[in-house]
Amino acid sequence: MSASVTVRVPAKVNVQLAVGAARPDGFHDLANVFLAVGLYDEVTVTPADEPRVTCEGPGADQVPLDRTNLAVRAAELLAARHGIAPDVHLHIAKDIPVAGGMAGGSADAAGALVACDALWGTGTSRAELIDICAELGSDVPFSLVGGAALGTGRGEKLEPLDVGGTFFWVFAVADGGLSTPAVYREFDRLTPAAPAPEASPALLAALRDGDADALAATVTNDLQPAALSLFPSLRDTLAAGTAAGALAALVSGSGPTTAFLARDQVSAARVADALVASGTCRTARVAQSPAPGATLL
Ligand SMILES: C[C@](O)(CO)[C@H](O)COP(=O)(O)OP(=O)(O)OC[C@H]1O[C@@H](n2ccc(N)nc2=O)[C@H](O)[C@@H]1O
Ligand SMILES: Nc1ncnc2c1ncn2[C@@H]1O[C@H](COP(=O)(O)OP(=O)(O)OP(=O)(O)O)[C@@H](O)[C@H]1O
Repeated sequence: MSASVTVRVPAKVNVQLAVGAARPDGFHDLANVFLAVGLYDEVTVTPADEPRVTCEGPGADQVPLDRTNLAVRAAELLAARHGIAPDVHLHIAKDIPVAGGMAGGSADAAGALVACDALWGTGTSRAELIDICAELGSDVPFSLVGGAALGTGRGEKLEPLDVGGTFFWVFAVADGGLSTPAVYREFDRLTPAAPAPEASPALLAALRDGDADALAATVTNDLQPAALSLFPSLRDTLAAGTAAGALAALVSGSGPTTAFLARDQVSAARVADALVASGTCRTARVAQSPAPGATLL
């Protein structure tokens, strides 16, 4: 057994998030077009006498260090499947904004699964790993596979998508977080009769063509009105990024991180500087997509 294993896992942005009505189980059917972006958490696992988790990086103080941590739950589920004890020290080096709608906790769960499977030599099949991911959360399967994918069901049923070029993004990190269930509840309040969600053919074509202008014209997030209702100052952030020349401005997933599509790297740097100077966000990060899924380092 090697001394430790590290896995790098990307954040995501939802370039289309079409949300249907609440289902009897409380979840919502989605047409969720995920794109992995090059902001990463790293999960390192080391054999230990008992399960333990530590976390460093921006927002680390908001990450639970008990059994509610999604990475710990991932290690426990994998260990239970193989009838072994989950005795590892999990260390999370966070770079994905916490509670920002960029699937940071989901990334850590996918990373912990891949890292523990390698450390323990349990040889879990990819299909079984994806099943475990879906048990942990709707976004977790995509954190494992990365790239771009259409998520249906509650977002866990994935179909890989082709991406024909590099997209340049700026992410404005807000002061504070938003709870994903609260945003879905607000969506229900604002949208009494949501139609069945469908992926947009024009958006899928824009991704396939690597065409930033076409993508900018087709991005949508049905959770955006709910996120803005709960966090009204995000309107100022969106306006600041648009004024600085972003091709598109939208709330990332359930927010409160906002995402700005830029024409190229130079334009992305300019939008990021303008966002910070506007005082409408805590910080701004530049990243490219697509990015690979969970990767052993
Ligand atoms: C907003 C997104 O990040 C977009 O990718 C996801 O839909 C949320 O995915 P997630 O954080 O992995 O969500 P889960 O951990 O599966 O669920 C958390 C809560 O979000 C709500 N939820 C989530 C996914 C979904 N399709 N419908 C929902 O209503 C439910 O209230 C659920 O209890
Ligand atoms: N490993 C983890 N990293 C971050 N948060 C975690 C983790 N495990 C559990 N959590 C809890 O999950 C909450 C949501 O954090 P997370 O960073 O995953 O949000 P998010 O990016 O909005 O998620 P999503 O985009 O999947 O809805 C946090 O407030 C925290 O209490």
